[in-house]
Amino acid sequence: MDVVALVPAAGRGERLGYGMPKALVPVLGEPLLLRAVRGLIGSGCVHHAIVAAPPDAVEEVRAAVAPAGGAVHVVPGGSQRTESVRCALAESARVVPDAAVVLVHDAARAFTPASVIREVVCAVRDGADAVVPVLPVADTIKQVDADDRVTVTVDRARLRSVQTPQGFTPEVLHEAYAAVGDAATDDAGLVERLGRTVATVSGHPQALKITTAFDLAIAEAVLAEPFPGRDRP
Ligand SMILES: Nc1ccn([C@@H]2O[C@H](COP(=O)(O)OP(=O)(O)OP(=O)(O)O)[C@@H](O)[C@H]2O)c(=O)n1
Ligand SMILES: C[C@](O)(CO)[C@H](O)COP(=O)(O)O
Repeated sequence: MDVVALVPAAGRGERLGYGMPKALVPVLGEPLLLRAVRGLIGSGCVHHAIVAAPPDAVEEVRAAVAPAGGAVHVVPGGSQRTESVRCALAESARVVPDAAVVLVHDAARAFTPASVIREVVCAVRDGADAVVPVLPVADTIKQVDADDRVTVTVDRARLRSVQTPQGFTPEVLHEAYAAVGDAATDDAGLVERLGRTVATVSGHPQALKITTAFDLAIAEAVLAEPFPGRDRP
């Protein structure tokens, strides 16, 4: 049964500061979005990708992602990530009505190893309603008050940093998006609000979100220079 990936790519990339949608920013000659979609399809377990593009750059995004092949659809996204995912989800119901698994994967996490994508898909196929890849938190975490004074040092043993792709059964993701009130910072958050269980699998440092120019420099270094433990994105 088919796996469809929704790829929110409609962000402006303000923090990256390239003056163009982040999805179109080239990394060693190829746009971030193309790398992200190739990574999904190349994992061998994703059959269709639905990309949410900035509404004023749909044709540019279509051209950028064309080399990835035929199973990729591009729709206009929204002004918030949640809205962009909603647009892609609606298109996926039209294009792949019988999908068995729906992934949501940030275009900005373009270097996610195939092993992470496969693990997320397998976890949903094995019966989970919702799955997120996570990493332990490496820094000490402190909470501050309104004046930025530390109020408490949080026990980090049970904290996890969350990546994408996040995986869902289509029924659960549709239910979560039908119920959504306020926007959420990730899709699993909407499923949590339904009271459903969200499972975790191991994330990977290479699945970092390209947010700033520093992140991009790290990604370029990883692509250029193999290091112990590097996984192919
Ligand atoms: N209206 C939006 C906002 C974000 N995204 C996507 O959601 C992912 C995570 O968002 P983020 O990294 O914060 O991207 P931007 O919104 O582009 O970043 P910034 O806040 O710096 O502009 C990205 O793939 C981005 O394209 C989206 O599809 N639609
Ligand atoms: C979905 C996400 O990448 C999981 O870590 C993250 O929450 C996106 O947040 P952003 O503020 O939209 O970049």
